[in-house]
Amino acid sequence: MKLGFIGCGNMASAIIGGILNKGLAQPEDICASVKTQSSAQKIQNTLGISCTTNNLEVAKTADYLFLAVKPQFCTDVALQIKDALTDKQVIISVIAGKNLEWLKEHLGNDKKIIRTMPNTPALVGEGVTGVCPDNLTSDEDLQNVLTLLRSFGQADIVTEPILDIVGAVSGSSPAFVFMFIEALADGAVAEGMPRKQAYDFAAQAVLGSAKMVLETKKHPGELKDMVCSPAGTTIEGVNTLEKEGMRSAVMDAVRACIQKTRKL
Ligand SMILES: NC(=O)C1=CN([C@@H]2O[C@H](COP(=O)(O)OP(=O)(O)OC[C@H]3O[C@@H](n4cnc5c(N)ncnc54)[C@H](O)[C@@H]3O)[C@@H](O)[C@H]2O)C=CC1
Ligand SMILES: O=C(O)[C@@H]1CCC=N1
Repeated sequence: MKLGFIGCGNMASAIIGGILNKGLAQPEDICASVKTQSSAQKIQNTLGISCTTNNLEVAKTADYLFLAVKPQFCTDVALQIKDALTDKQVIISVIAGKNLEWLKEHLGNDKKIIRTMPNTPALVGEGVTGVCPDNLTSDEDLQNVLTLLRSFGQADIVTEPILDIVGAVSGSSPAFVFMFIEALADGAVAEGMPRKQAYDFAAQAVLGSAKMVLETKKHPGELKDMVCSPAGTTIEGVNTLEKEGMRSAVMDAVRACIQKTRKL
């Protein structure tokens, strides 16, 4: 099984790193193409896969072809590779905002295309990917792609309108979470904690809290209440976050991402 990646930046590198870490494919089974020779060289050195600037070469050889360029470069890339694609290959797009209709129009109506929305925690095997197959993708193709995607985290099938929401709630949200961890640590540093230690404590608290949501299945509000001792310290912080509009800011951020996706 040959895997190809057109575009190998932050997202594709995280996916490839996740797949290699799990041993689901060997470096010699993966090839990628990027814009410049210098980044091709860098990717070869860091991931150990073959990397070129020739999109056509990758498009021709891959059984499973990931499209992982920025949305603004999709049209050019589609024009380059369209005629080299076959109806045997499975094309997996991770590109935000380009729907199946757009992909079919630019790559061919006879092509098997699966739209996905992964996230960068794939790099450490904790990704989550929304998956939306077209009607030409067979069950076997879909299961193979799900196996690949599940090698670096969770993957679930969603409808196409929900996929745009996945892009925000799990695709973009790691950026918000990193900002939150940075801010937690900044607060700790302001009060005298060494910075590295502050990142470790803040990140572990976020990891543990996420695990509690997933494993206890309790409502996040109930878990929050378990931390807030009556007349204690935490409720003072909760009061500050409510006054500063944290929840509303986070909701607005998620909705802003979705609005932008719908414009791409
Ligand atoms: N970064 C993230 O967390 C996520 C990104 N995505 C999607 O992944 C796609 C890529 O995003 P990133 O990896 O963040 O971007 P990036 O800027 O890190 O990587 C883009 C890659 O495309 C290559 N490229 C540019 N023009 C090219 C061309 N004409 N031919 C071949 N390669 C070309 C660049 O060399 C680079 O390797 C986007 O469409 C984005 O919507 C989806 C989910 C999460
Ligand atoms: O910022 C972006 O456009 C991509 C899509 C989801 C996460 N990153």
